Amino acid sequence: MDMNVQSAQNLLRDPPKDIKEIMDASTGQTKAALDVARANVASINGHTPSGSKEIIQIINDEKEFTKDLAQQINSWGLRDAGFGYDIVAVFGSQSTGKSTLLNRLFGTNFGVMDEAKRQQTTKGIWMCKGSDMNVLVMDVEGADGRERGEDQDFERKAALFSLASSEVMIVNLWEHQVGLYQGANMGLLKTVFEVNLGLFGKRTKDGPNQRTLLLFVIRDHLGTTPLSNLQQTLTTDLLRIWDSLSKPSEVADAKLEDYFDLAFTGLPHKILAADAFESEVQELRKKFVDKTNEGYYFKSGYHKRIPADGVALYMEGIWEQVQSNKDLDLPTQQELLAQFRCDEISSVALEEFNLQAKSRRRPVETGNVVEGLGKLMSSWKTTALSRYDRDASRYHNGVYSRKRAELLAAIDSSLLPLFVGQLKNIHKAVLVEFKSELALGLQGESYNFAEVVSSAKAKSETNFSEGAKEAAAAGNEQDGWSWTEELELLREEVQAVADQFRSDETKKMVNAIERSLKRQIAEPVEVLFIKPTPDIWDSVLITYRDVLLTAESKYLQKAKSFNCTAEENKSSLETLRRRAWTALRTKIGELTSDTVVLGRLRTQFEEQFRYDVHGVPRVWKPGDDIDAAFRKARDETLELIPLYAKINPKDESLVPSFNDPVSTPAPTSDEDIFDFSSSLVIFPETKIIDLSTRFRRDADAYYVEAKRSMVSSIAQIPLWMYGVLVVLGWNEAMAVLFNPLYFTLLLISVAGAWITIQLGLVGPLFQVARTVTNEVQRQATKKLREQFAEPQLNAPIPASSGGSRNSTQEEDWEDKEASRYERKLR
Ligand SMILES: Nc1nc2c(ncn2[C@@H]2O[C@H](COP(=O)(O)OP(=O)(O)OP(=O)(O)O)[C@@H](O)[C@H]2O)c(=O)[nH]1
Repeated sequence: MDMNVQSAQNLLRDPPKDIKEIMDASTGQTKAALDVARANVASINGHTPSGSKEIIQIINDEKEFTKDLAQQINSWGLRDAGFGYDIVAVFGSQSTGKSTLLNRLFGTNFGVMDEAKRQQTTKGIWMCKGSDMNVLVMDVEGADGRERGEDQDFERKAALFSLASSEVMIVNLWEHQVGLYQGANMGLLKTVFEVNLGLFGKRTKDGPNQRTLLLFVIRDHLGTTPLSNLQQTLTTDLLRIWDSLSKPSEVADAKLEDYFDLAFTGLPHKILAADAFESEVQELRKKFVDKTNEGYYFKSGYHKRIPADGVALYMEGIWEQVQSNKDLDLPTQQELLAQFRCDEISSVALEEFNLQAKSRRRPVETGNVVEGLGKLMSSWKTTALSRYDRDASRYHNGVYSRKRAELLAAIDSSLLPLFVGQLKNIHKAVLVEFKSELALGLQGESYNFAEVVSSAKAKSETNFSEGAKEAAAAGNEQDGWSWTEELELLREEVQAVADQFRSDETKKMVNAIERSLKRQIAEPVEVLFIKPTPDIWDSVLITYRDVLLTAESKYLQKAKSFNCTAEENKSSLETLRRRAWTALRTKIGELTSDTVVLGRLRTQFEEQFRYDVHGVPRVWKPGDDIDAAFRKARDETLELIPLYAKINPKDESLVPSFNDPVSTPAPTSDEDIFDFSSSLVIFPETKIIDLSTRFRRDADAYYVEAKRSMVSSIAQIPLWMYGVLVVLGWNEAMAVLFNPLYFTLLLISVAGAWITIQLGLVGPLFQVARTVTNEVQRQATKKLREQFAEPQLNAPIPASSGGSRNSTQEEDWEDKEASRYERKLR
């Protein structure tokens, strides 16, 4: 760090009250060096000085605009000042005490010329913030500068730049310069007026913002010439200059006062009348700081209406235009600035908004309902817009509004997918909730389907509407933030789910009714089949009809709460009838299976053949007409087979009829194929024959058995045979009794018998004896059979050419068989 910088740092730490005193105390370095040193300190330290007395060279010797102005304004604390700031510039010949005046008036820190060297101090344009006031003060390089010589280009540009950007332009001149054309910079003023008119003269008429106050400060005013005279001279000079301007045709009759207000003040000699100078300066200062002062200079009409945060950009734009000698169109500059700044502000607001929205985007995309999303979206939106409004509303109104609309559209287009996603998620969640609500409500027995459905429906609609309303709060319906379509879609889906539930419930109900119907049918039909009567089918069908009627009325009663349509009822009833019929037919099938039918035929036959009319078992005696009884019982039993063979009631109206199903979905299994007419047939013709044949065989066996029982009763020994035996065996009995050996044997036998009885061995002995006897008998019978057996006995129903015998043939054959059998037995 060089000495200059070090020294400047020291000065910064303890800012001087009077620059002149510092100059005296310093080692003779110029204030320009001090200013440069301040700037260097800032750049060396890598930050912009933050003190309000920091100065910045906004345009340097090379006519370049600084890049640090925005940052400097920021560090002056003016970034958010909006329009609450003012700009003043000083314009005048070199070394006329401009910097001195500014420092006194605004407490700034501009460098002041070294008296000893009388060198130009201010190069380019410098800016400093007024102490304790929101005033940006510009110290402009002096006109007629010795250093620049004949090059008046910079002076003109600097003057035009100052005029375009400041509200008050102080024209600083010595009293003795008044009336001099060059000395008072009148030539330069003329050029500036001319350019000013050409550039933004037309716009000035449209709006008041381009008016500027020209404050003529007459320095070293001795007082010998009254200020009014000097003012008169200057005004006359200005008007003369104005009249001599070559004005554009459209502003040919424009007057000086249309664009500029003029003010005049004089200041005593700073050295010769130091006290008077100080007090006058203080008076003048009041007009810059005291808004209540009558002559307050910073009237709102002079404000360029550039928000403080855009000043740097605006000035840079103006300087660029001035530099490149392009048309300086201030309104356009303002618009361009507004566009740039509004874009910047908008993108900052949007970036912050996107950051907030991002946190909730993922959950919505993954199908979750984000609680209070509408409120969140509204708050993000409001925050972004109010941030934009706060910073951008001070700019050009048209641009501000346009950019605001763009920002709003961007925000809405970013929020809309979230809203739509949220709607879909609510829809999904509500549908799931509706399903579980239905499932829960339909548990148990005592529910009313219609009530459960309507309450679940109402709940789902309310939930959806509440959620959707909340989510839609952040947007407008006309911008696509509508949820009515989604609600309609939800209603349709809810209805479809309800229909599905109703269909399932109806099926369940039909199944339950069917189960109970099966139970109700089974028992009465079984009873009817135990004692079959010729009108069995009438009774069965009446039972079927009654049970079905009960089931139907039960269904209809329940179906009321299901809100089933007439079509659905018709279809369900038809299903119920068919199932009832199928159940009945299955039961009949069970009761008419081969084994059951044959058993029933046997029972029927037995009851008739083996029992008399009183139900007492018959003992066949030789005189009984077995044949007639057999024929009667057999024929009556055989009549049952055709009765069983077909469901054929006497009253034909009992036969049910079935309509075509209402809806005819393709049958899913064999069960679904319903053929009523074939279900009426129980036994086909072949089955009838088969059953008859099998029954006859059984009946024949009974017949043979009956015959046999009569033969065995005939084969018993008559009583008189026992008398014959006594007579014929008397001698043998006596011989035994009187023969000691035989008698002893007899006694032994009797004793043995007695012991056997005593030991309880009679039963087992008899058992053994019986078994032996049976075996002997069996063997004997077998031998006899082998001896006398005829092949026809094993085939009691020989096949005839006609396939069956008639009853007369049968009877003859049976008679012959019976007598032959008897003969053989005898
Ligand atoms: N006679 C007189 N001298 C003054 C007055 N004010 C300041 N000075 C002196 O004039 C000299 C120039 O002062 P500056 O304030 O640097 O003048 P300037 O116009 O800013 O100079 P440049 O920036 O170089 O154009 C200094 O030596 C001051 O002391 C004044 O009212 N009367």
